[in-house]
Amino acid sequence: MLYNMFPWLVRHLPGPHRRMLAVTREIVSFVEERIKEHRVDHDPSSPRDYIDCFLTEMLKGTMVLAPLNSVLHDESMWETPHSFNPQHFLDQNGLSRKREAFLPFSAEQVQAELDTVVGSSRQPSWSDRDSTPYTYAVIQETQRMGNIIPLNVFRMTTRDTTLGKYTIPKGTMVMATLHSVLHDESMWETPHSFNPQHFLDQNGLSRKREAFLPFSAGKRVCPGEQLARMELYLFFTSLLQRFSFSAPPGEKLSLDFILGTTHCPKPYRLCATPR
Ligand code: HEM
Repeated sequence: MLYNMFPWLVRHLPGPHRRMLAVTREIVSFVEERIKEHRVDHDPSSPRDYIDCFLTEMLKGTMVLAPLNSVLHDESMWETPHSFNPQHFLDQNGLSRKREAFLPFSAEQVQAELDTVVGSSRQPSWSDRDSTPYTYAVIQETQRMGNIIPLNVFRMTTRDTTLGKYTIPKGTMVMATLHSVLHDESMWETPHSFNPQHFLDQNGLSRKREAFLPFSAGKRVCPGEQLARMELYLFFTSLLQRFSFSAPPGEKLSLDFILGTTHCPKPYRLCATPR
């Protein structure tokens, strides 16, 4: 908040935020470079990837969800590709790196399901989701335990309102914490431990849960929810279709996390063995 109010001042003060600004600049210039390369031989009639599609929309002047609802521009483009970056799964040596999804669940059961439904000759697709209930349950349970935005986004009431027995005056800052609902003891059978059964019924079919709100709810619910759900499914299934993951010899994997505005796993090493 201070930075938003006094960027010219805060930028010159010492402190950890300087490293954050430097790292952000590095990421921006990396993505900008990729965008520049794409512009050289961009052909709207045959998009190669996400950046190409984004460039096409930019040429059309399409409005998209961008910071401050601005017209689509380069800045909003670099923000999106860097947020779903395969590098998240690689360390500095290009080796696989464990992220939230690789938790204590039965990888063999996921792989058996994928082998039966998808096989090895084609890539998994979003339409396989209904036929892979265990896999989808693992992903949803990972999101529940991963709890990546525990405090949600801060909002402010625009008028006087009441919530249960509380009166909330206009202009109050409100945090609808997602951590509490994702670990609610009255809603989940084993709220504090990883359990894909939360998302399966007695017949092993998918089960919707009212308290599963990692994307929040209501008017300001995450507009990227559908895209994120698809990405999670496609990345996760494609990785497990092709690789088995295990701890490097002598290393013990843990669920230790770093808590900031996001809840994120501590870096660790993981072996990816082609299947
Ligand atoms: C697993 C991935 C994601 C999670 C868990 C997530 C979660 C959230 C949450 C909790 C909010 C706050 C909602 C509220 O204030 O009530 C939010 C807002 C938002 N998300 Fe996501 N999100 C994800 C991926 C994405 C993606 C892929 C995009 C875009 C491509 C996106 C775009 C946005 C935007 C633009 C907002 C602000 C909406 C507003 O202020 O009205 N999110 N997200």
